[in-house]
Amino acid sequence: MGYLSCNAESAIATCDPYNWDRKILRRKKTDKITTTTSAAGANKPTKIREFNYDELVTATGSFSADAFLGKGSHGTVYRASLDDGRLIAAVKKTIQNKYNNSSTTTTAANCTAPADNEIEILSRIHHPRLVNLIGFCSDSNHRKLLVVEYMPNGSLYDLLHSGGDNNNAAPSSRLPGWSRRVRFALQVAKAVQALHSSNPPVIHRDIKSSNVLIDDKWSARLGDFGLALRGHVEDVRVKCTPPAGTLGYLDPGYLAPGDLSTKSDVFSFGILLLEIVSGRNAIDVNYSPPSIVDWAVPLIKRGDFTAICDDRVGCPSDPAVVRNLAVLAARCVRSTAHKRPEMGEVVEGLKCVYKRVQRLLIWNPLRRRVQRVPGPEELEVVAVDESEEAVNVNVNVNVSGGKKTVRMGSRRNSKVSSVSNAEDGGDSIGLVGERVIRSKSIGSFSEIKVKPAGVAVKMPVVRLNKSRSMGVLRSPRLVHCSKKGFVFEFGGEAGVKEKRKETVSGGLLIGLDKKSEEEMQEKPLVSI
Ligand SMILES: Nc1ncnc2c1ncn2[C@@H]1O[C@H](COP(=O)(O)OP(=O)(O)OP(=O)(O)O)[C@@H](O)[C@H]1O
Repeated sequence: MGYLSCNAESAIATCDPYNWDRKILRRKKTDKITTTTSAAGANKPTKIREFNYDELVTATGSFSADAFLGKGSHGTVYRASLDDGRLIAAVKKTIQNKYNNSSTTTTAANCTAPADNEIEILSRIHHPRLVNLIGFCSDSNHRKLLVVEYMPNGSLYDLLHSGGDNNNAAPSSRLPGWSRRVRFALQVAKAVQALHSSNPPVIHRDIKSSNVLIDDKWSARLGDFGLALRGHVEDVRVKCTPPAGTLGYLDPGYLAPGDLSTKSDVFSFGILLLEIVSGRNAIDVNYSPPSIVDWAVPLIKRGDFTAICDDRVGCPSDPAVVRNLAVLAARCVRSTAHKRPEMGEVVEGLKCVYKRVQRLLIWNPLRRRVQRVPGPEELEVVAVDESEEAVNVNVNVNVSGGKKTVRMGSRRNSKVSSVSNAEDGGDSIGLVGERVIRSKSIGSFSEIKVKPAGVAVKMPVVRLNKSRSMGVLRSPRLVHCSKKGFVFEFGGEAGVKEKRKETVSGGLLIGLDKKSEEEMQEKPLVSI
């Protein structure tokens, strides 16, 4: 009944007897392209190509060491240059094992090779948060090769556990910060939600950091559908498939086929979330206890959130970020399946955390440079640049008798710009240092007319050069609307002046012109 395989990561795998439609693999060679209806991808047609083996041999330099990307428990993965270099893909070549005999299925054990299962499932679903199938191929031994989207930035496992004994370990400079960690978590949650909400649902059964790959836009994609099951839990094929997964991520309540539900994926996702927060492995003998659940949940219950933060990056300055992540993770790993949240709820929870963490990205650099500005709780991120670790934004710091223009942006790109200091003749604004780290600028600010100290200071309308990637601070208390756009102001008008007087010397003013405002409103608050 199935098989057990363990690699260094202690993976347990078993076969999938029922989730299988041979039609795709039996197709004649002439039928080169298949169009299927996407389950998760809003009925978007997905073209699945059938490649010639020689084509893949050429594309991978005869599966050369140069093209080698990595090795999993079921096979090796190579980078392939297809269509005269116009398509870069990853080719998964399965290990010759008991599945790779003349029949693709082992009927006695009701087993389907993971590669066949992956083709079967991925040919029916397509989603931007998944590592999607491009095509497949069979070699002369009936061994299946999968051609999937190429993910140039490795796996989440590599990013989180950099410096470890993994050969693919990333240098510590690639260690993701909190914004990126929350964003990865949200993207994976969306992938799982899409699988669970497809009809029939797909249960991945092997959610873990090494199956989360990072694409060229630094977005997380969920891959490896070798163990996935497509069907309703009451379907005989789901009910009769033996449990499978990876130790450390496996739902402890999933002991028999009938125990399987989407909540098993929720459990594995909870483990992944704890791994993202703590930076430690799901099972790690260097910790006591070695199981991440046994280690983290008591700390979370005690409210000791600092203790589970990855100390390589430190805790975010807003304690609610880690608290919310930790509590969400703890709910996902509850031992009783029905008490775990649905993935839709997890997605909503992570969206809120993501907004919080984006506020910090704007607030923290400001706090380092400007004294006496409102705290992050007074700022609301309206839109953010998701492709960068940090929000790119220009901020004018308005002071009595002068102005400072501060460009802020991604820490990651580490480009440095200086703080311009035009007509500086007034009070100190408490800039810390003279260099500000930024990536690309998104806009410039119009001139500020500075009124004498103690008088209301208004924000000028800001015209953004680009409307695509931007971060905007908004405070309900400070917003001022005009026909030209909305304006934020510190200091305020007469009635507010006294109360907010102290902020006049450290005003932070940001606004948008009408066109940018309309564009912003069309965009979701956080779109991932
Ligand atoms: N689409 C891809 N693009 C780029 N690299 C990939 C891709 N798929 C896999 N890899 C690389 O190949 C490695 C092996 O992947 P594979 O999916 O076979 O195994 P795994 O998920 O690491 O382990 P297991 O098989 O135990 O689940 C990955 O860790 C990753 O580094």
